[in-house]
Amino acid sequence: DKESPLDKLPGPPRKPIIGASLEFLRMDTSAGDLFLKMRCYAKEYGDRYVVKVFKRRILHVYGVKDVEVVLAHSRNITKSKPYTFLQPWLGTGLLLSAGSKWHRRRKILTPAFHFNILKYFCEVIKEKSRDLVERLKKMTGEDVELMPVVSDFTLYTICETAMGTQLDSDKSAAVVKYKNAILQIGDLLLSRLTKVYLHKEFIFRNLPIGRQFEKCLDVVHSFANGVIMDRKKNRVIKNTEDEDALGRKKRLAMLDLLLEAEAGGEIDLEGIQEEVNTFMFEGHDTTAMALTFGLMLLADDERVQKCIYEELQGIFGDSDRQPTMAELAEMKYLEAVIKETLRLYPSVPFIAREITETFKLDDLEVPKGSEVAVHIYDLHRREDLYSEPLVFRPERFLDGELKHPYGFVPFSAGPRNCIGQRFAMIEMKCVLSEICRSFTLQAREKGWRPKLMADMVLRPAEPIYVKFIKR
Ligand code: HEM
Repeated sequence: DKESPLDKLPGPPRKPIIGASLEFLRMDTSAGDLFLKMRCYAKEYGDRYVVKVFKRRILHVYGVKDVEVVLAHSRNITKSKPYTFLQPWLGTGLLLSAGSKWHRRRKILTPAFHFNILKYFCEVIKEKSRDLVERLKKMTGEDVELMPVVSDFTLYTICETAMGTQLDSDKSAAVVKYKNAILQIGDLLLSRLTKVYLHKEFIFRNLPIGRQFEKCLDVVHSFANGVIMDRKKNRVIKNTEDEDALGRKKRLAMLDLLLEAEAGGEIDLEGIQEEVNTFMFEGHDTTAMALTFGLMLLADDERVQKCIYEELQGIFGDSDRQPTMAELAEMKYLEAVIKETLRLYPSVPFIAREITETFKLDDLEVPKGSEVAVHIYDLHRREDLYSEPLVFRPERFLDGELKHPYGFVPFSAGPRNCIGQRFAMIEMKCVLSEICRSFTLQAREKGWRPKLMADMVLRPAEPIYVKFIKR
């Protein structure tokens, strides 16, 4: 094991050969212990620290300048090793791929999120938002557990927009199974991450945990395959300008772009499966968590709810019509609320890269072969970037408090930023505006905040309940 410039940095004690691997071995990952430990490390060791696990050196950063250098780097865009644990599920789809494959796929998929397409998607999102409001009306006054209800909304939305597939009510059991399998995959991933002996594929596969993982894969893959087959069967539209029998313009779903690329020989069925699995997961779980935390914060803050309501009254008056894209863009206060939610609870709390080309952070050389983890969660709570960083105050995004462009990166930044960023903002604005026009929200317990955990995304480690009271 050759010495590395990173060895000079602080971090949990490194034992000979095994490094710090014992620190993680007995963790209760389901209770968020790993998440808490990372917060303690940041406090104890400062802006840059290294966790060594056998020969792997993982540099952890959350200083704004370091974050900028890492995320803006145009060639260090390979994801770090633990992401490979997700490959049996997501293949090397857009999230996990690297090199020329990533470039090719990004090029095929970028048009799927063009403004004109988003305009068509917006119609579906509005429909789904209304459905959610109707569902919540039936539960008025009850303590509603947010996560299952909200993630239904985001999953149906991604399927009916990007995938162009309707999830009929007879599929509701399959939807629940799919969502539970993803949660279980998250748990298994965390267990595997903290137990270094499970990193080896052949050991993992042959233990009960690996067999459980296999079962989850069957569930998520068969759900995604159903979506692909359904679209293949029903696809008739060739471009966005086509009209249906009623003269309404038709939408070109992302899945259609992929199927066209298949016909043109640019991608094969396996490639399509990778992308459908990737987008179904990234496109629903991230927004579900942001909305869950957002509704929790709103329920706890009458003042902010009032400001949103006033903004919406200014746009719609007493009319109950749904927003146009232009009106969504007018909702500046609501946008600040969403940003403030993503600051405090970034759905993707950290991202990690494998360094394929040696680079420098100031004077510190970060050698090829090491890994870098960027902690968006800790960056967003820095006192030198945000005043009273733990306080929920959307106005900070209106009064120009943040000076550094890399101080707020919930969608990452640079070449590997989130391809669904604009989609997500439209979806969140649309549904939150519908909810705030229809209900006032009440927290179960004033000032309460859940424990947190992070697998692929940041989640509450305990259920969050909110009351929806009809206006
Ligand atoms: C609140 C919502 C969302 C947040 C906070 C979010 C955040 C992120 C972040 C931080 C990354 C970088 C991940 C990394 O480097 O490891 C990312 C990538 C990605 N996101 Fe999102 N995302 C959101 C919604 C969406 C939606 C709605 C979609 C799809 C419709 C989507 C699709 C993707 C894909 C495919 C990638 C990989 C892009 C690439 O590597 O080229 N995301 N997202």
